[in-house]
Amino acid sequence: MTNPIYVAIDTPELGQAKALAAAVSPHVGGLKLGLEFFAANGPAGVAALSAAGLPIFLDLKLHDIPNTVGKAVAALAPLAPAVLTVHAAGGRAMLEAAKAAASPGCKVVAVTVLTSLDGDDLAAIGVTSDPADQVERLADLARSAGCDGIVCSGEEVAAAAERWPGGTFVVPGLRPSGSDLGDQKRVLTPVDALDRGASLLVIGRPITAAADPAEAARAIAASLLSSAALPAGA
Ligand SMILES: O=c1ccn([C@@H]2O[C@H](COP(=O)(O)O)[C@@H](O)[C@H]2O)c(=O)[nH]1
Repeated sequence: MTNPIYVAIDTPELGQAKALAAAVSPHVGGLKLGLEFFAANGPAGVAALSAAGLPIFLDLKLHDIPNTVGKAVAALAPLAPAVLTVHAAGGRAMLEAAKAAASPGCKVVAVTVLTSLDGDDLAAIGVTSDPADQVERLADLARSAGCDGIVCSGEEVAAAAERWPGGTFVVPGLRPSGSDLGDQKRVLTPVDALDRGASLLVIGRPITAAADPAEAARAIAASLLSSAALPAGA
């Protein structure tokens, strides 16, 4: 298996994004490009970052009517993302449309409950389930709609992995012990998330906001070596 760390390159500055990617690339398995980067740089920016030679995770969290999402996924196909996100709350038909439009080599993963939300936040938008139950419900929907996996927090990943053998479990909201949580509410350390069944670890600020991003990425990658879940060769 390859290194499970996908570093979140969250900046609108193309030059800064390229420099970060070059600095951390020996210590990560892929680059995650999200809304901030895509809004500023578009498909050409993604193509420029692809030149680093690492798999690209396009985290656009698509959420619209099925026709629109299907066509958006098709339009993104030339960028050859390894992973693409949609919102599970978009519903079954939207998830099916996304999967149908994706290239065979692209994993479509459905965001369940954002890691920046807790139970009170869910209640405020009318969701009376706690995050664990809501993740389970949306994971079952994503699976039955043909998605390849889900995005959830480290708090839910063990239960999700047990219910969905062979699924891809993307876990953001990761913080090495003692690091600043920022806007994240459901957090875990990278090694604990891996131990609990995460397939891909999304890590942004603990790497990109560090004084030495390459050293931060190296240290996190080294911390994973204690995990029994890290297959040989990672
Ligand atoms: O539930 C989610 C889904 C996606 N994200 C994204 O992951 C990174 C996390 O960045 P940090 O700096 O490590 O907090 C960011 O790009 C989010 O858009 C998430 O955090 N939670």
